[in-house]
Amino acid sequence: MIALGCDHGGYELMKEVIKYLEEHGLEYKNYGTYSTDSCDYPDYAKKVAEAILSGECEKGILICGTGIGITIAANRYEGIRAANCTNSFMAEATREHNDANILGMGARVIGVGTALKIVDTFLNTPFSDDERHKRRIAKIEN
Ligand SMILES: O=C[C@H](O)[C@H](O)[C@H](O)COP(=O)(O)O
Repeated sequence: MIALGCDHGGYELMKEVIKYLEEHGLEYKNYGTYSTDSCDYPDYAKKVAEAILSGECEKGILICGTGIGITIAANRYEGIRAANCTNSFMAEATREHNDANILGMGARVIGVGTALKIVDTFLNTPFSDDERHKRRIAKIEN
């Protein structure tokens, strides 16, 4: 189950992400926002972070204008590793090395095609499980 959250800046791109998830038969829970009316990205970062930490969802996708604010906000929650990605290499590396559980993207930074490639990579790349990465993540968590 994938938790989705965005602010007004990310709303249009999130609609494309939802289309992608539905076309690929992937389950999601959409925590909003549900329009382009101005809102505050920390509210949606909180909902998605809590959905993951409660075990309700396994991964999350957060979108705002830059991907920065909503990722900063999500990373304030212990156990969340949110990564703002602008290309597929970053998405692959953050899954393999950081075991990121939230993908952040900026709708004012990347186009739809790039965003969907990033989503695809993020969702399909496993954590490498290598000892060095586990050790580093443990240091973050501690
Ligand atoms: O990091 C913050 C995000 O990019 C927000 O989407 C952005 O700050 C919203 O800006 P505005 O309220 O001017 O649309």
